Amino acid sequence: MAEPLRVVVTGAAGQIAYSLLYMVAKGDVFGPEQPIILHLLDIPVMMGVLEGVVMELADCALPFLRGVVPTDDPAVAFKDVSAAFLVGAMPRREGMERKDLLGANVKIFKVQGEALDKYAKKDVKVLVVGNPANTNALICSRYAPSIPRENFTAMTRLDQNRAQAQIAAKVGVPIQQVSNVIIWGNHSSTQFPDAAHASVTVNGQTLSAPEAVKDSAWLDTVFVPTVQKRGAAVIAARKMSSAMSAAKAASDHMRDWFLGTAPGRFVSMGVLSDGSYGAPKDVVFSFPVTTKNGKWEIVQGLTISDSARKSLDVTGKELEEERKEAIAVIEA
Ligand SMILES: NC(=O)C1=CN([C@@H]2O[C@H](COP(=O)(O)OP(=O)(O)OC[C@H]3O[C@@H](n4cnc5c(N)ncnc54)[C@H](O)[C@@H]3O)[C@@H](O)[C@H]2O)C=CC1
Ligand SMILES: O=C(O)CCC(=O)C(=O)O
Repeated sequence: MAEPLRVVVTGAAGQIAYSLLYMVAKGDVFGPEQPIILHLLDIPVMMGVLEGVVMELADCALPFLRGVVPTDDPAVAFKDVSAAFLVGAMPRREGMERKDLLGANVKIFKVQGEALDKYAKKDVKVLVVGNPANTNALICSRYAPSIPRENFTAMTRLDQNRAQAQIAAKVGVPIQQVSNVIIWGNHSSTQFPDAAHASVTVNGQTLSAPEAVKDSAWLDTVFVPTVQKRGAAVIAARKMSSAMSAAKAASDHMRDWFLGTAPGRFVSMGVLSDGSYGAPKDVVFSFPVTTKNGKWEIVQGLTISDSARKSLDVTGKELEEERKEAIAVIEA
């Protein structure tokens, strides 16, 4: 029997965590037979609500959930964890852009970077969900110098899942028949959802997504903006931001990182940029990656059209601006 894995979820009393904790505890992420000890961090005023979440986790009667540690103390929350879902942060409301959250949220990620550095395992894998996720991940990595910077990632998997779902619906195939859609850049409305390298299996035959969709105008004028603005559309409809789908995406991201991507498949993750595809260096930029033995690698050699180039530049520039603003907030 494997040793229990300690996993922290921050923002544990919030709406994403409410779905995510169940997915993690029942084995969707680290494998169905991996024992888990969940560390649940939230702020002091939420401890009563968190107590209710702890009761519900017990009442789920999950065989591989071996312990639950609710706390408002980062020293306890991050102690010896191997995986960290950093969800706890303020969500945006209608009319805001995600980068409007920088002032409120970036300091949380400085503090949590410092706590990870002090208390977590040195090979901890960190997924930042709290917005603006890419820049929060960058800041978090900067304050955890004893942990490799490639262990800090940001979530663009929700955008990837949205993109896959749009193409599957358009072609009329089940979602698993669509693969290798890419999200480039920032988890913001400047992101570039790219179907050019994606494949769709239709009646047993694998086609490129543009061939399967047979409607390039739809790809440019409906698909791209729908995915870019999906978070805002959910807020407008629900009056609250995406939660169930965000939790599923966080599970998908961490599962693929820990357990590896299937042969021939890649996924999108916000990772520290090395300048691949002309992206700016030292920002957390979403790239297509494959994962193996707990490490990600950027997929190289994909052709980038002139119009895709422009889109990559726009989202890269936004990330450079966010980095500047985040540093100013922290140093103020
Ligand atoms: N990257 C992505 O694709 C997505 C990101 N998000 C972002 O995830 C974040 C969380 O969203 P929700 O769960 O809906 O929000 P929520 O408001 O329901 O929950 C957030 C929780 O975080 C807690 N919190 C605040 N500061 C904290 C701190 N310093 N330490 C620990 N916990 C803290 C709050 O008390 C609250 O319980 C938001 O920033 C949202 O914009 C949401 C959906 C998708
Ligand atoms: O759009 C938002 O700010 C809410 C959550 C989110 O990031 C998303 O749904 O993509």
